[in-house]
Amino acid sequence: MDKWNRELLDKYCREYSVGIVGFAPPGEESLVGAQLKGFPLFIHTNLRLKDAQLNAASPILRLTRAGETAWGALPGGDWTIFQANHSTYEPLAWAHRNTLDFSNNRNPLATVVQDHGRYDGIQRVLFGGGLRFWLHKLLLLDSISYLSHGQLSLSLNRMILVDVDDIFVGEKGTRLKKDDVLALLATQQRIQSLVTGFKFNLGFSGKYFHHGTFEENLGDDMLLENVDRFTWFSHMWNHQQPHLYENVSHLQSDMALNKQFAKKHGIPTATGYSVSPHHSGVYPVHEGLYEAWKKVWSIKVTSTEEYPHLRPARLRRGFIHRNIMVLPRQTCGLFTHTIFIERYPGGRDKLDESIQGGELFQTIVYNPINIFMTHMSNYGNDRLALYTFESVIKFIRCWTNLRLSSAPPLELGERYFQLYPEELDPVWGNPCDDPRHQKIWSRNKTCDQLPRFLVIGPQKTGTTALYTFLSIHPAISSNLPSPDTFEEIQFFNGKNYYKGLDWYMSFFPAGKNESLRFLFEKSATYFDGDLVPRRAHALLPKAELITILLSPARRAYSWYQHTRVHGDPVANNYTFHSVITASDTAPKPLRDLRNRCLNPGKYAQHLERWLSYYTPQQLHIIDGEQLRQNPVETLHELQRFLKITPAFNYSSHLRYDPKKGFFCQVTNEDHTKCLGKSKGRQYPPMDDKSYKLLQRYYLSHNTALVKLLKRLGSRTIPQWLKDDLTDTVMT
Ligand SMILES: Nc1ncnc2c1ncn2[C@@H]1O[C@H](COP(=O)(O)OS(=O)(=O)O)[C@@H](OP(=O)(O)O)[C@H]1O
Repeated sequence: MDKWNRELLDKYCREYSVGIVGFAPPGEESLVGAQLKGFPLFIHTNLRLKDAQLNAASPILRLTRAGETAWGALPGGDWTIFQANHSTYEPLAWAHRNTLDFSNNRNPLATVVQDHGRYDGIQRVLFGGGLRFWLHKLLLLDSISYLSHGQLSLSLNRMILVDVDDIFVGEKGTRLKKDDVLALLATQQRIQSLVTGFKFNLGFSGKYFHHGTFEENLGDDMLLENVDRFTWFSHMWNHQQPHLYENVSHLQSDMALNKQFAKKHGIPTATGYSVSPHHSGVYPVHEGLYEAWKKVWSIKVTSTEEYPHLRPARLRRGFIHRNIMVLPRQTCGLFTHTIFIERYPGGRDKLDESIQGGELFQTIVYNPINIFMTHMSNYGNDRLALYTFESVIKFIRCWTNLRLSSAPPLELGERYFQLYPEELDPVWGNPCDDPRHQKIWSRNKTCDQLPRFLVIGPQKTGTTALYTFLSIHPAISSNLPSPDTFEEIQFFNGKNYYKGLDWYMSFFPAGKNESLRFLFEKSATYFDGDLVPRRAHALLPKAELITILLSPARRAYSWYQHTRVHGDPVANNYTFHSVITASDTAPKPLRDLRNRCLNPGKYAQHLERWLSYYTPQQLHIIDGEQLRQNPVETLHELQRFLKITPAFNYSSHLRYDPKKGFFCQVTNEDHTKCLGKSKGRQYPPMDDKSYKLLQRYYLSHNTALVKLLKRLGSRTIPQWLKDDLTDTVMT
């Protein structure tokens, strides 16, 4: 960094008490005692280190506990260590030389140092080797918390639930015997002293009860003798995947059998939690599962690894659908077939690495609420799950100050969504984008029932005309009409989104005929909906977007007239001018109408939001005036954009109707079919005062639109836009 920038940065840090976290980059040249420019601090580079320890007296330690010695080599051979001759520096972590030369490896070497700011007034934490070493990842969290004066701090509370799936499901020879159940209880008791309220949560499919060997059946009995010492949740009676049931009543009967089994054996049935075999039907959603869960079991919470289906586990999210909370589920690295340590993928070292600072350890460090998935088979044989959980919990207690506890799933769900309210709403993705999702999605469903392009609005720009003209095209098919919103589905904005993907897909005809090549949907309300681009992109990332723009002032006025005709009392009681000039203290209905008149016309702002999800190549902008005056040419350009060949010639299908004053669909030589009287209405022209006010109001937005169009490579600027800008200069 040059001198001037450095001085500026230092001044900023001093003035606003901003700390710096620094990392020494590895270099090819090995330095011995080189001074860091401008600091009384010296570095040695390219060292191999081992046996890390922390400075228990450091004020930085918060989440991290000084623990003992982390024995063994630190990853990599290019560590930088720090030496100082100023009291501002205090080591935060040490290690030792990893050489065979004994004279050389006794002194602790500082791998992370704190600069208290006594030298130049700036507090720093300097790391000598990136974040490859797990302990240093924890120190980074604490450094950020310390240097931000506590403002960027993770809570220290962590909740853990361990689901033991398929407690009665398993081949003979892989199931629990009495000894295994005793070990389960004994480990549970030991974990309870470290994790408040901990109980293993057992998932059952009653059909397989007593399906083991004689000894294994005694194990099943012992589980039931201790029914109160565990918590329980229901699977399907026969462990069948719910998405395979097209008929909800079959699904319900299956669940009812499991409930009868539970009642017969004193297993609690009111926990409100269930898990679906193989995650089937939870996400992608099988509506029948949600319906049956609610009806038979009053389910309120479930968990899955599939939303989204990705690693690391700590990045998974939750959502709520039909009032059922879906929580992200974590994996601990043990799967149904991981039953012997010597067959653990990568061997015992790999499992220990995950426990001792690796993936499993970090899952708990970064996740306030952890629901782990394990299987019965992990508790028999080598009892790998018992080893894994007890070890990781002890390791957490040794190296962190995290407070561990457990609670029933319902409580976990409520806490989860208090912590992450932004996750309440689902974001539906396309099940066909992930082969794993396709496996747990009904075979009767197809991704062909999704649109290829969207006409996104805004309202009152001619979207119905475009929709109608496109529907004439032999290779283009629109959605089926909605009983509530007519030709529009309005899925991605508003409440319809919560009805789910099946509901959306039901609007698109299935089949493989020619007219389904280009399925599309138009909902004019999409254009300015805050959440719409994100949601649309999650489901239809490859879709093309069509928008129509015309003078925002004209659009606002058309909208006002539209609401008057629809009997909106506010529009009927206030003039257009009083609506658009309503202040922020005006009554809410008036402010709402003002916003709905004005906001969609901030075109550049809304387009930028779409462009933060879609590429410019996916966006086609239609000039609303051109659509009105020359729809044939407009549709020709649109077909070129959509790469529809052969292009359909609209000239013999659209004709100007002097009575309507618009282009209409040709029905025969003498007749045309025009849009209804709600499109192309007769109303008095806008008053001059409102017109001028709107031109000024939209000046900055229109200027931004010109810039955006140029950036997108538009060769021509629409005439209305040029006129709007000139009119503003003139007034
Ligand atoms: N061919 C044709 N026929 C009828 N109307 C046409 C046509 N082309 C464009 N327009 C203009 O479309 C305006 C209505 O826009 P929308 O269909 O987008 O309105 S809506 O948001 O769906 O309510 C409508 O607005 P108003 O004139 O204010 O009624 C028309 O100006």
